[in-house]
Amino acid sequence: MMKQIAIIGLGLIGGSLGLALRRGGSPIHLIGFDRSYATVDEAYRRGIIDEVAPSAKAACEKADYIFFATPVNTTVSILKESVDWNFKDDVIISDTGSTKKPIMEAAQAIIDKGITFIGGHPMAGSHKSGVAAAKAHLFENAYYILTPAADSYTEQVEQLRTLLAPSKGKVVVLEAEEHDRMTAIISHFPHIIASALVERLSAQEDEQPFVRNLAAGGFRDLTRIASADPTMWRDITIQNRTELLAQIDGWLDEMQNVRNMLLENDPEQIYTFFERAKNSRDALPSTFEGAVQGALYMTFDLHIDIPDHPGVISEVTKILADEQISLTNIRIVETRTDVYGILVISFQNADDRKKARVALSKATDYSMHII
Ligand SMILES: NC(=O)c1ccc[n+]([C@@H]2O[C@H](COP(=O)([O-])OP(=O)(O)OC[C@H]3O[C@@H](n4cnc5c(N)ncnc54)[C@H](O)[C@@H]3O)[C@@H](O)[C@H]2O)c1
Ligand SMILES: O=C(O)C(=O)C[C@]1(C(=O)O)C=C[C@@H](O)C=C1
Repeated sequence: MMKQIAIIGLGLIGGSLGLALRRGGSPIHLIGFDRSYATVDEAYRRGIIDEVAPSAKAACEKADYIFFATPVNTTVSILKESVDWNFKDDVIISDTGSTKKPIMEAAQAIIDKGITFIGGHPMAGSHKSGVAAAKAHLFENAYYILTPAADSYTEQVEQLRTLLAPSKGKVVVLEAEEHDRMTAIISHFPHIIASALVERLSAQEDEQPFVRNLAAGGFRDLTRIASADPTMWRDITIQNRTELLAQIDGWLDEMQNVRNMLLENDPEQIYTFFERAKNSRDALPSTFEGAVQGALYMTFDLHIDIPDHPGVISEVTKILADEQISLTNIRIVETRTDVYGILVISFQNADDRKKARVALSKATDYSMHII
């Protein structure tokens, strides 16, 4: 029988999940619901969903698998509300939320009724939101975290893993609390820092009206994520507040140390500070030429600063084709749209990436980075 899959919330993540699940061989029937009619309409027109449901309840009661891809506070509300819904007996319910502990707590009422709930979080995304930004390959090579409510869910975890296989995400199982602690470190707290850096810029603009125009690669790279949806980040911040407060305390200590370092003005100490940070950043798994796995992503990407002129992409791909180097993906990222386009090319392995770098540096003067 064809699997019936409901996705509630058809934005960046819900839409991408629908597209990714469609890449599997076996036929599926996707039922979608979103509170925005324009979103549902676009999801249907793009072939992300096969059927538009009149409500979340209607979609969920028909489904064998359910994914909630709404902002995390909304997911908590829907989960609480769903305790009276008539789910199929063997339904597997999951979500895509960036926090896990509050979601698992909210799911307890349906779990107590014998319904399977396995928390989920694909560790891939963007500062863009909405269905228009949805992509089939968004989760490729990214970790896809599952937080099952009980150890006894082994079989259901395997079913969900099989269903998610076409997304090409790397499924890992974690405890919800562990998840929230780690994502505070590598995602939620950095997001607050990025937003605070932009705030600091705005706060000083009265005195330095030209400063915005000078924001170049460094500031843009560091603050790209501050352009993300405020509703999503409000909810994450509220739900992971305790971990974030601990991160802020650690950060204040770190800044105090930096302040003392500046007061002491010892060149060796200042050098050591930057050296240690560089070594630690360079040692993130994805920065190794031979790495098979990144800190969060498994990638063999090469970032190339290309000038903005017609034909530049075909020039690059021709150089690679002449050297018989295959690429698996090619895309432009918009972190520095007004300065350079950045072309990101993915390769099957580190060796191909190395050959590409050598070939491109012989034929062009474009600067290249492995991030
Ligand atoms: N954006 C990312 O980088 C990212 C990455 C991984 C996980 N997530 C998580 O995935 C979830 C979705 O994020 P997104 O980036 O797709 O957000 P999004 O804003 O692109 O999509 C959310 C969708 O939910 C819909 N929605 C809101 N309230 C609803 C309701 N009551 N009923 C039905 N639909 C409703 C919105 O209309 C919107 O289409 C969030 O929980 C987020 O924490 C986001
Ligand atoms: O790449 C980005 O723009 C993201 O912010 C994605 C990102 C992150 O890496 O922090 C953001 C939140 C999600 O829960 C998972 C991924």
